[in-house]
Amino acid sequence: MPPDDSSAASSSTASAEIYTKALQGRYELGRVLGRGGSSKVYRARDVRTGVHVAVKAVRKPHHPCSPEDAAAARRSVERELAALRRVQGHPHVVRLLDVLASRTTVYLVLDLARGGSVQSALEERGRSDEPMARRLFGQLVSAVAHAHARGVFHRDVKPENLLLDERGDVKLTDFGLCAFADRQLGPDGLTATSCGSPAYVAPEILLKKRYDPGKADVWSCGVVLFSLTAGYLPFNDGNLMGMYRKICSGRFRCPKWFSMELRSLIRRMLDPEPSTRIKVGEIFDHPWLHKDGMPFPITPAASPHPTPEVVKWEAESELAREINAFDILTFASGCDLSGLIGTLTDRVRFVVSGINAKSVLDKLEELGREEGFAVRRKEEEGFGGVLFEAIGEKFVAQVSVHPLHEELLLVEAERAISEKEPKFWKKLQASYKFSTN
Ligand SMILES: Nc1ncnc2c1ncn2[C@@H]1O[C@H](COP(=O)(O)OP(=O)(O)OP(=O)(O)O)[C@@H](O)[C@H]1O
Repeated sequence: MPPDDSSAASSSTASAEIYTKALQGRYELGRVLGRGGSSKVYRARDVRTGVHVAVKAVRKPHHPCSPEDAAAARRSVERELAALRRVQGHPHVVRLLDVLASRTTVYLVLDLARGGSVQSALEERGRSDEPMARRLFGQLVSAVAHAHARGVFHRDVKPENLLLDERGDVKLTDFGLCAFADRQLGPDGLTATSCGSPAYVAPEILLKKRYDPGKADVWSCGVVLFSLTAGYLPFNDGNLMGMYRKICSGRFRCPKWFSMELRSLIRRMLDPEPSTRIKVGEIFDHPWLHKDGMPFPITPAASPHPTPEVVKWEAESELAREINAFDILTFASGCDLSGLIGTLTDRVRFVVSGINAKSVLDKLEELGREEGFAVRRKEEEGFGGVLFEAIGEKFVAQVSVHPLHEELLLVEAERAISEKEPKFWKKLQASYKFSTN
């Protein structure tokens, strides 16, 4: 999937890495690091700071596609973003640095994990010894417990989603299948959505029962621990049904080199009965995790010292990050007007200060009515949007207002179907003296 942004292009090299296209003038994209179902992950470099990052390009579904598919794709990327935002701040969760969007693609800018994934390490170097597995597993469980504490259940814990940084520390990634405690769960705290990768999926999910997603994550972590230390999966079979049967009965054999403590922990995690399965918080107390005298819960790894430029840029970009993430997705990309996105012909974006959102929306409404447009207003606390339609003519536009900070608003106007330049367009520009981009 080539990056689709053509607003700026450049070419440069650094440490034998070739960077070609620049994404919105901000990130130079290099080679492809990996691929997912609907995404491609590029190595990239931040043009302003020179910092190397990973850019996950998630393509919106091609048109035409069913409204259900489009909605599912949108939900998935929105869910991943919402989850990443909630779980930020843990040393073993991948950091979300920025979000950009174009009409066809959403770009998540993430910390670059230079050590590849635990899966590739397993394939290249084979199983880990217990001390090494203890370190990786402790970091994983610490990240999962942190996510649970923030109301996020990963639901796709597997070695491919455990990345390694340059020091070999784990970074949990790919929250595209996660569940939120306050959204997907019923009043009983259970969910019914089946997801995850077959070999790592808990039996209650396969049996299509309502399940506790926290307990299902514990099961998947147990499969990861087994695979790390055995070098193969606990439940495997030539055919999928055979594997499902083994998972549901919880039938597996530990290799002879497993210590007693490791066997005990794995049996507690791979307990097919969720009610007796060990809870994530109890794992930290298990003797296996204390064998090398390792302190638990894991204290945050010493953070690499960022350069002063990075610190400055991070402070400056705090605001920009706020603008970029959901606002671009839910406003600029027109979630409310998704059917029109393919025909956008014009877009303007400007920032106004010293005025509240309601006044801007009132002004917009007035201008639209003066020109005879059907005006629909959507107002929410502190922000909102106005949709303009010319009755009987081909013209649709929307203007969204979104707060960036106190008394600082982002106003974005999109013209979707247009045969003429509306007067209100010019008046709007004159009112706020904004420039197009
Ligand atoms: N931050 C990162 N640093 C380095 N490599 C990464 C990073 N994120 C992802 N990758 C690489 O890209 C691959 C795919 O990424 P990811 O798992 O996020 O995609 P996916 O979520 O599986 O895609 P989809 O949700 O569309 O199925 C990973 O297995 C890994 O090899």
